[in-house]
Amino acid sequence: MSEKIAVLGAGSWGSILANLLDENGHDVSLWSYKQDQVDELNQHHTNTHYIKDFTYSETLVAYSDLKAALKDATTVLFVVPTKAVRSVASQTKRALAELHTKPALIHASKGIEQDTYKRVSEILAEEIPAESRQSITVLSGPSHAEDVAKKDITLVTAASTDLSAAEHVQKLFMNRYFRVYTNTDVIGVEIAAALKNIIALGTGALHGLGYGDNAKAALMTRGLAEISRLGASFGANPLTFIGLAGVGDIIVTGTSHNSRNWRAGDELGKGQSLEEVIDTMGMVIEGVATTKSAYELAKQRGVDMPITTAIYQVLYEGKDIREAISDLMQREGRSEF
Ligand SMILES: NC(=O)c1ccc[n+]([C@@H]2O[C@H](COP(=O)([O-])OP(=O)(O)OC[C@H]3O[C@@H](n4cnc5c(N)ncnc54)[C@H](O)[C@@H]3O)[C@@H](O)[C@H]2O)c1
Ligand SMILES: O=P(O)(O)OC[C@H](O)CO
Repeated sequence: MSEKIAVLGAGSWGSILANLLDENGHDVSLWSYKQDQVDELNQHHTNTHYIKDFTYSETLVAYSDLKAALKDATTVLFVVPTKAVRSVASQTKRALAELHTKPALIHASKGIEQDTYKRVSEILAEEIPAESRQSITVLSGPSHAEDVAKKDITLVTAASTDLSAAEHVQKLFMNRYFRVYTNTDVIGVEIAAALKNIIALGTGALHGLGYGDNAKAALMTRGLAEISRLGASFGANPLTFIGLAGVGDIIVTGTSHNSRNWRAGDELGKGQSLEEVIDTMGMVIEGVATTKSAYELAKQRGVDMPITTAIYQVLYEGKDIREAISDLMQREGRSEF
């Protein structure tokens, strides 16, 4: 059944998901806080800074006025960088109160908030209380916008503690190239989604330094092991980490030139400073902030996360990458499980 859906955030992922929902027959409004981007989308049906050589559906309408974008929406999809979720959610709550609507919420952001260590669904639940909304679902998995733009086969997971909400999201998004599974483990899916970005920074750095496939496979595997340990400390389902949001997303982000996290790591490995890498990317590199959150969270919870710690030391304490790798390799031998 066709729905009115507001998509908040018109970067690579928000704009491509909005286009997919439009193609699936929904009435979609796409919000961006940048007027020039809204004008480009409405006049030329392009979003050149984020996705090159792609023409968006003519029926997809962009707005810079949040309340206008949210009008009559029965579902709201948040796709802004994690650091912007709280402020966009708080503006959304005010607009929904004026509109007297109570939509279902979905988010597709992958990060852990700095200082609070909140997952994105927790931020949404705090800023938009239950009386102002329906359920919250997270959409996650191995999914670069560039591949979805090409209608390349993509499989993701929709996770909500309310299975019927996840099934609803599954129906909204599924089509011949985009397949959605359901999951009720919101904690596991959000932790896996956020922390795989740290590992992608690492595999990118290995690539930039000239290391081979063995090293990258090792980092992804042991990275997933420590992500699973952190997830387990919050009661996540261990199976989630061998699913799409876990191993699936580590593979795609940890090996792909499309990944901003991987590319950032590659540039770091080649000797650029973190500031230079952030300045030239021009898009969000979620792994940078999430490395700090995950490092502090692991310390707080007493979870052993040596790879996250090493990447934190490189990004935030100026440790040389080769020295960080050498220190990881010289840790005392231990049992794999
Ligand atoms: N790009 C992908 O392929 C992809 C896939 C899956 C998940 N994600 C996740 O989706 C989220 C968004 O990523 P993206 O790739 O679309 O990012 P992006 O950098 O391409 O764009 C982010 C968008 O958010 C907007 N924005 C930034 N700060 C804002 C603020 N304070 N208030 C309002 N809007 C703001 C920007 O203008 C931009 O339009 C991230 O958490 C990312 O991890 C991205
Ligand atoms: O480009 P990245 O590194 O933000 O990764 C995008 C998606 O999370 C891949 O699943």
